[in-house]
Amino acid sequence: MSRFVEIRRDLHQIPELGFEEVKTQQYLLNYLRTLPQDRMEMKIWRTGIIVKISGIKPSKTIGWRTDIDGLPIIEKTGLPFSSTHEGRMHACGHDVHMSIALGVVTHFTSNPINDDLVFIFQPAEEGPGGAEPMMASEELREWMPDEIYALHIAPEHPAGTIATKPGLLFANTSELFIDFKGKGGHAAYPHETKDMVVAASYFVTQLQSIVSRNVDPLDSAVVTIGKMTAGAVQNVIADHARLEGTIRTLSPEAMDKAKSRVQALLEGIESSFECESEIDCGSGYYQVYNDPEVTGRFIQFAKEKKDIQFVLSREAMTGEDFGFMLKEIPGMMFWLGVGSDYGLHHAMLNPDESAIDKAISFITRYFTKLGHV
Ligand SMILES: CC(=O)N[C@@H](CCC[C@H](N)C(=O)O)C(=O)O
Repeated sequence: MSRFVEIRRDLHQIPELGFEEVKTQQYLLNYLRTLPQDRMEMKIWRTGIIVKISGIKPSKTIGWRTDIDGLPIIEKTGLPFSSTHEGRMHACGHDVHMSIALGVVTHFTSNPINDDLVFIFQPAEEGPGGAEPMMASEELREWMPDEIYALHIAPEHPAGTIATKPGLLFANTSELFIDFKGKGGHAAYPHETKDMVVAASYFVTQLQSIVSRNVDPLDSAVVTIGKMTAGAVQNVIADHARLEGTIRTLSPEAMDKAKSRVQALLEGIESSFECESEIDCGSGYYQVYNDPEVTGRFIQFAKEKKDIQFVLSREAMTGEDFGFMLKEIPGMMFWLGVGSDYGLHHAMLNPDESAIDKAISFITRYFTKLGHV
C-alpha cells in the first residue's frame, strides 16, 4: 500500500468538525516535520496550516488548497479503518484531499521548481467556512499565491478521471436555520395551543414553491431542509421546532430572490399559525468560478496525459468556500474521480484509493510544468 493511502486511512479515522481539527492539524504537522526542511516554512492559522516551499528562481507563487474538516455523520462503511470519532466522518473526501496535498508537498520538498509553492490546509469547509477568514489573515496575506488550484473528489467518475470546466463550477450557497416558537400543551387540547410541528411542516411544504414558482426557470436553485427537530414526547404539542437547511443558486440574483421569498413565507406562517419565528442565514459561500485562461491551460495539459481521462463537466449545486479564494486569485478547481457507489455526504462513501497516487503524480507534473515557465 502506498504511503499516502496509509496516511489517508490514518486521517479517515480522526474526522473533526470545522475549527475543531486539533488532532488532524497535529497529524499533518507531525508528518510535515519529517520532510526535508531546507526550503520549507510553515505557519499555523487557527486549526489550519500554511506551508511554503521556496523556489529556485521564483517569478510567482503557485497555490494549492486542501480542506481538512469532516462531517457530523455516523459512518456505516464497516471498513477496518472507519472513523474512531463517534458521529463524525470524512464523508466528503477531505481525508483523500489532505493525503494528496501531503503527497505533492513531499515531492516538491526534494524536487524544487523555479517558482514558490504555497499549500493551504484550510479548516471548516463544510461550515462555518475557513477560506474567507483565512484569506483576510496576515498569515496568508504574506504568502498570497498569484494563482491557485484545488480539487474535490467525484464519486460518480472512475479513479483516473479529471473533470472540470471554465467559468462557473459550483453554486452560491447560504445556510438556513429557522426556529418556530408558539404555545405548546396537552395533545388532547390542540385548540388551546399553537402547534410548532404543524407550523414547521407547512413551512417546509411552502418552501418547495420557491424553486418551482419564484426562481427563473432558466436559472437554477435548490432549497433543502436537511434537519427538522421538534417536540419532546408523543402526547405533548410542541412549543418549538427548528429547521436546518441550505439554499443553492447558480446566480447571486437568484440567491437574493430565494432569501426574500423565505422571509415572506415565514411572515405568512407567523400570521396563520400565530407563532414567532427567528431566521439565521448562517454562512454563505461565494460561487466557484474557474478562471477561463488558467482552466484552458489546465484542460489542455490534462487532455495530453495518457494516464488521465479528461471529462468536460457541468456546473454543480455543491458549494465550496474555495470560491472566496478564486474571487481574489486567478485559478481553478477540478473534480477527481474516485468511483464510489455511494455519493458525497453519504455514510457509505468509499473512495477508490488508487486515485490518490494518480492525482499526486498528475499535480506534480502540472506544477513542474507551470513552475518552469
Ligand atoms: C463540496 C461540498 O459538499 N460542500 C458543502 C459546503 C457546505 C456549505 C454550507 N454548510 C451549506 O450547507 O450551505 C456542500 O454541502 O455543498
